[in-house]
Amino acid sequence: MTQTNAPVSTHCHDDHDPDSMTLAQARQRMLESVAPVTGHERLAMREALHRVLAEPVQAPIAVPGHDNAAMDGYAVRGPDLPGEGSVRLEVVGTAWAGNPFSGPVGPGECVRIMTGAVVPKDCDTVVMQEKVRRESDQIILSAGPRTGENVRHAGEDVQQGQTVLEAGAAITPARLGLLASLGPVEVTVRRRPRVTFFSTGDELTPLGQPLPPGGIYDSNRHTLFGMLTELGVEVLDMGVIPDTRETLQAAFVDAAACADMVISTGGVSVGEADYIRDILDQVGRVDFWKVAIKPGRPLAFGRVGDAVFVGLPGNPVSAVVTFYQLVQPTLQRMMGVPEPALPPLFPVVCQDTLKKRPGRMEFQRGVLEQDEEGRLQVRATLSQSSGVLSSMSEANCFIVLDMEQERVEPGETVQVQPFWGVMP
Ligand SMILES: Nc1nc2c(c(=O)[nH]1)N[C@H]1C(S)=C(S)[C@@H](COP(=O)(O)OP(=O)(O)OC[C@H]3O[C@@H](n4cnc5c(N)ncnc54)[C@H](O)[C@@H]3O)O[C@H]1N2
Ligand code: MOO
Repeated sequence: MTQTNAPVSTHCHDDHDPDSMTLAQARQRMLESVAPVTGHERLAMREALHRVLAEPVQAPIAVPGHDNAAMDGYAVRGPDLPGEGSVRLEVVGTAWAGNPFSGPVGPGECVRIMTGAVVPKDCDTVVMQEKVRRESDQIILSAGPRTGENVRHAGEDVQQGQTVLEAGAAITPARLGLLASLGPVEVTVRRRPRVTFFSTGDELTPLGQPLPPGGIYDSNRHTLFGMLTELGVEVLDMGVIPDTRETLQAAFVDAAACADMVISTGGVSVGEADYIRDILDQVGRVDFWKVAIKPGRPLAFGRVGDAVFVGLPGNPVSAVVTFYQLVQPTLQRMMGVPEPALPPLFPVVCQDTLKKRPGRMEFQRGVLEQDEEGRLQVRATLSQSSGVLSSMSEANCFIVLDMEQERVEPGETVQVQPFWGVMP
């Protein structure tokens, strides 16, 4: 190799950029700039899945409403349980789930009971049927069972009057069930933020049309549609906007008039950022447009009209990474979640050599899998290019590398964000 005396450009070796914000700073700025959207609606219970409660929910009833049996067996009185040896008890009735036994149960008596049935008022214990011997209308009970066992107490799950869920709670399937266990037909949820989005770029060809020379199909709008829909916001897709000042400016104004957030993809890298910035100076403003992450450094954030504006980078993987790391928590706050959770990070052993330049936090695409002993390990997808969407589709986690990190050797521990902890 020929040696030259030319100065070594640090630009090739590191990615430091004094104009870039760190991911944490950008996230904080974005969260601070938005408020929950105003407006709420009453929805039938199931319609509320993935929505956010607009007000706290108090329990009008206790759950369960009565002490009830946790096992099929016999409801008995504690004092009748034998300390040693065995006793013989008279079966005086049956308690079914939904059909209680309402009579008295005296000393030396018991009631056949099914799981979920109300425990008769004179009894305090349920003995599993496997632990007794039944002889006609009597049971023979040996020492062992303890007073109070196998009884689920009234209010054990939810107490009457208790705040079951706070305003801002996102309704997961379990929360939907929890709300249903209280009996209301409707719940009050916050209006969904309305997000308008469009793509920019003259190379973008709508699906179904033949590709012209140099054309590509517009994938970002579809990825974006999927991510927004999964998050549970209302989407308005404005299509591909031709790359002229007039059309873009009109698109921004139009989008902002009917949306809480406007998302564009493409056209935010160095040369063109000024262009979008120019347009936004007329109709809004850009607060920042560079974040020290890879992929996804060019990300514009600001306002257009009354709407929040996010300009996602055009590279398909960059758009996905910036969406999950920055746009999703911002939208969650607009949806009414007070403190959107940071995606969890887990330490996992890496199988590969990873390389990066210092200066940007990096989100490499990884595949988490178990080795023969069942231990979790991660490998990087073959391509880490921000244009290779198939690597994103193959991956099931992000491998998160620190700003200044440069290398990871096989066997070293890295931090990963599994997608099942990142996506709602
Ligand atoms: N001189 C510099 N050039 C670039 C820089 C830089 O710092 N200096 N940053 C690079 C990085 S990093 C990224 S990311 C991209 C972001 O660019 P833009 O947001 O301006 O996006 P475009 O230039 O419009 O497109 C980039 C790439 O992505 C493809 N693309 C765009 N939109 C879509 C879409 N809807 N569906 C599918 N693919 C799309 C587009 O064809 C380009 O290949 O800038 C780098 N450049
Ligand atoms: O970050 Mo660009 O987002 O490196 O491809």
